[in-house]
Amino acid sequence: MIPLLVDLHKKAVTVIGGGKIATRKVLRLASETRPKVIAPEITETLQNLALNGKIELILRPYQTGDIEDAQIIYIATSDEAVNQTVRRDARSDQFVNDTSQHERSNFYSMAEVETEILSESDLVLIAISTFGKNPTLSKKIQQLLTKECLKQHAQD
Ligand SMILES: C[C@@]1(CC(=O)O)c2cc3[nH]c(cc4nc(cc5[nH]c(cc(n2)[C@H]1CCC(=O)O)[C@@](C)(CC(=O)O)[C@@H]5CCC(=O)O)C(CC(=O)O)=C4CCC(=O)O)c(CCC(=O)O)c3CC(=O)O
Ligand SMILES: NC(=O)C1=CN([C@@H]2O[C@H](COP(=O)(O)OP(=O)(O)OC[C@H]3O[C@@H](n4cnc5c(N)ncnc54)[C@H](O)[C@@H]3O)[C@@H](O)[C@H]2O)C=CC1
Repeated sequence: MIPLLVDLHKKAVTVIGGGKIATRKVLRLASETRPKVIAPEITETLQNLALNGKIELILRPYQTGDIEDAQIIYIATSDEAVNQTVRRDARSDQFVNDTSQHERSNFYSMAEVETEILSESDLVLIAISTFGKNPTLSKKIQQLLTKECLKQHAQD
């Protein structure tokens, strides 16, 4: 796997699931695109995003065919059988992130370190990956680096 920084404007992104993890993914995505969210039940945050037109909401369980037009797919339901079905329905030309099982993903999210804290004029993004194997470690490194950057900034 190689890292890519992707412009998601005008990309068709679909998120299956509307719980805690789906909400985290959608909040990150919604700054660049209007993701389609498919789930029978959703968090209050997603309800608000739908009310404000920031996401396209389909309030029902996943059905085969739902991801046909998607370019990028996030699978984040709490039902393992559904997650597996969506994964099987995805074509090999689609980018798929199964948040419940990293072996089934062909791309991953990375832990990010906020950037303007490094320098006031130049934006820098530091992203951390453990190739899907240890997200807790990614989060730990993110927290360490964020603290380090804040310290650095305070000295400037
Ligand atoms: C493959 C990946 C999916 C993807 O691509 O998204 C993935 C997969 C899984 N995560 C799991 C668990 C947790 N993940 C976190 C946290 C984060 N996970 C993130 C990324 C990724 N997680 C991708 C790989 C990243 C890499 O390569 O390092 C971060 C970095 C970014 C983000 O998600 O935005 C974000 C931290 C940053 C932030 O918080 O800002 C925490 C801690 C917490 O939530 O506090 C826990 C609880 C741990 C515990 O319980 O000990 C499980 C088991 C689920 C289960 O067993 O049910 C799986 C499934 C599996 O491992 O297969
Ligand atoms: N990548 C990551 O960082 C992490 C991933 N996970 C994984 O994420 C998955 C979801 O976890 P949470 O969001 O905490 O669960 P949750 O219980 O908060 O939400 C589950 C969501 O799945 C939806 N859902 C259930 N059946 C569905 C169907 N047939 N079609 C569409 N949506 C359906 C529900 O309506 C609900 O919105 C779990 O499988 C877990 O393994 C868990 C922790 C961290």
